[in-house]
Amino acid sequence: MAAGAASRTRVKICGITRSEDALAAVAAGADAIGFVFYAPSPRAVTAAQAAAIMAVLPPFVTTVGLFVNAAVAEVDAVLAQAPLDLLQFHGDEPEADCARHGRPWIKALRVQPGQDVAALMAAWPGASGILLDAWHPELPGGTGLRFDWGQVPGQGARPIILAGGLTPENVAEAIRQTRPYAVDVSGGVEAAKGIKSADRIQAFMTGVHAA
Ligand SMILES: O=C(O)c1ccccc1NCC(=O)[C@H](O)[C@H](O)COP(=O)(O)O
Repeated sequence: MAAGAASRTRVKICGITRSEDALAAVAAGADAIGFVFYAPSPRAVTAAQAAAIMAVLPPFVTTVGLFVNAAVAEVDAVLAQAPLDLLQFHGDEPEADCARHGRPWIKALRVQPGQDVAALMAAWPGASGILLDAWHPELPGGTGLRFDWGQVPGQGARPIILAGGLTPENVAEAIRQTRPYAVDVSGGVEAAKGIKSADRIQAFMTGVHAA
């Protein structure tokens, strides 16, 4: 476990497009919610849509914005409307660009079989955390696919966020096997793409607590 033995696994519910889904995630105990600013995604939102959802959140909920190879100016334009707490970069953005927005950021790595994940993580010293996700030839994220959890490095200083194909049914085993700092889920708690299920969010949190 990356954090102290007494610490719990934190949870991000990603791909939020509706206020009711954000509030359901918070009510279930999620620590963070994610907004996708990548137009080809069925979960994409505009900065205005994200800002409207952020406006109804209670305190102490981390808001995360996801980008895929967006220009620095594009990210800053989103932040001008929706002052997100944390940024998550899923593309090939250079570290220097990730660090230019005056807030913490996490780097998403898409893990392929046989890769040395610890070595990949070392290339991002400025990231406040590393999100490990499944690899897909076309999709940069939100694939619903999992990768080999055996590739997740053991205890270390860097907070690892486990993502990719997590569901209420497998999240307890995923946590037991990898002991991540946090888990991240999108498709596994949906009724349809971009539409979260409050019941599946609650079931996911139950699985997290059972780990
Ligand atoms: O969710 C998307 O549609 C998406 C599109 C493009 C880049 C990133 C995207 N999601 C990022 C996430 O952090 C997802 O939660 C993560 O990839 C896991 O998704 P899932 O396998 O559906 O739980």
